[in-house]
Amino acid sequence: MASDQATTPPPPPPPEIQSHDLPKVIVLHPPPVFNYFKDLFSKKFHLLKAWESPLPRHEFLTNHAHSVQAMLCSGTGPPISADILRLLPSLRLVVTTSAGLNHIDLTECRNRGISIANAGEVFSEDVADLAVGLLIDVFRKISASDRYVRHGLWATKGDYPLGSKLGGKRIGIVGLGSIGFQVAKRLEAFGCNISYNSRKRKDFVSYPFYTNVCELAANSDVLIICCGLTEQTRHMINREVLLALGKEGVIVNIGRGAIIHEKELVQCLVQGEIGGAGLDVFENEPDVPKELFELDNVVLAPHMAVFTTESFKDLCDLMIGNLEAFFSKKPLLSLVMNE
Ligand SMILES: O=CC(=O)O
Repeated sequence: MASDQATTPPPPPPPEIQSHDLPKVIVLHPPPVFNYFKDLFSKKFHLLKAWESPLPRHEFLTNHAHSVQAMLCSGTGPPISADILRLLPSLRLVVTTSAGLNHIDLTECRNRGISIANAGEVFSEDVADLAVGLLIDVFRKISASDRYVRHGLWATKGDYPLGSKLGGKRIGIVGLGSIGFQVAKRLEAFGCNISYNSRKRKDFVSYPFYTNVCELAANSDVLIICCGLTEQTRHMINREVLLALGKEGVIVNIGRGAIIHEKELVQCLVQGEIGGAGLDVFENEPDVPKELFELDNVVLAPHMAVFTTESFKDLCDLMIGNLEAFFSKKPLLSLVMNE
């Protein structure tokens, strides 16, 4: 027995999978999800990381022009412009870790037959939670009163000024997609009255529908911006809409900064023409207009509505699932556009 064991050679170790044997995915800029789960991606895909290459971006792209079929991007990296897409003639799929698509040249993708997969509804509940959180913060002055306590003003100046009640407020939701619907559900539970504006009336809700955003504002105490940024929605919330919302009106934006005309919003807030704002997104992130720092009726967040551990893990599974489906010629899990 003993001698048999000595002469039987051990089984060969399983062949190491080299990263260059894995399907290639080009990434121009690290998406936020890489800060937590990059290894999960690099175990499955050969990531071509433009930001780690000493080559200028166009040269890096040109070097991989004919071998790369899939790209991973996010809303925080460089725009996926027609110029970038043209440097990658073999590209067939763009997967974005965002729900929004405003950083991708959709026309070029459509013309080239490049499919797009996004974060789908992975983040909707978290984004809706933050929208409600920002609104409660503006009404009940949570952040401002936190500063009051920390600066020792409670002891010297006494009770904090009154806030506003959330229940009973008329909420105008701009964009009743999956995020807008989650916001509506939450605020209904707080006893608010919901109305909305959207590209189309939604049959699955009985909330009053306004085709005109200005009319919605005029009939609301609060506007919550939940739509995507497109050429139609850029600067849709301008001075006219804000004045219709009125002196006590509050605006919350968890969509994209440029849906609001930011200069006009700042002016209305500084001049007391609207009542307050809760903002997670800005026109030129990470720049935030300095005038807002002085205002206690404004609550600011650094575009973090989607930042929860739970959603990032779900996002990671969805992104990997989309890439695996693509490479094994199966239907994408969160396809947003094809042809
Ligand atoms: O802003 C975040 C997203 O679009 O997912």
